[in-house]
Amino acid sequence: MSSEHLQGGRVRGISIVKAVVTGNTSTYLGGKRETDGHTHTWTVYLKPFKSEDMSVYVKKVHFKLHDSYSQPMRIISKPPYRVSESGWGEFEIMIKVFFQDPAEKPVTFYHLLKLFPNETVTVKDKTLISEQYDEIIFTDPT
Ligand SMILES: O=C(Nc1ccc(C(=O)N2CC(c3nccs3)C2)s1)[C@@H]1CCCN1
Repeated sequence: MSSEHLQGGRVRGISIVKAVVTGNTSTYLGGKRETDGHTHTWTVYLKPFKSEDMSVYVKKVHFKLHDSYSQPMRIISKPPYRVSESGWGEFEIMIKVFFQDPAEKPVTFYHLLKLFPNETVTVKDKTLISEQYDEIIFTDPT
């Protein structure tokens, strides 16, 4: 069946689904750090569900941390799309994905930073892992 070409060079009836994972790891420092009272180091990330070079379709990723962090808007323009920090608590991190194709609007995910074990996280070799499966769907792509 032939596909229909739309305004702006888009192709109707075609969808491209990119499976991704948003998540964080965290490691307990063993107590409160003397200098700043931080208790954990952590890394928040966006990664492909299956190994691929996301930069083929991702231009950059914005990670918006809590405003108490210096320069809370962290911009990562090449893989791996991750931000490593330290702290003492859990808060929501906005993850905004910008695409190479200027016709594609950015997509925003929200990740609740997890530092403390609960029934939704995995712990491996003293490292907590909290991940969420997501999909980026390109409808009628160019
Ligand atoms: O914890 C929470 N919010 C947090 C916001 C920021 C946190 C953190 O860890 N920070 C390290 C510290 C820094 N100050 C300067 C540079 S870094 C700021 S924790 C909420 C409150 C109740 C439940 N969750």
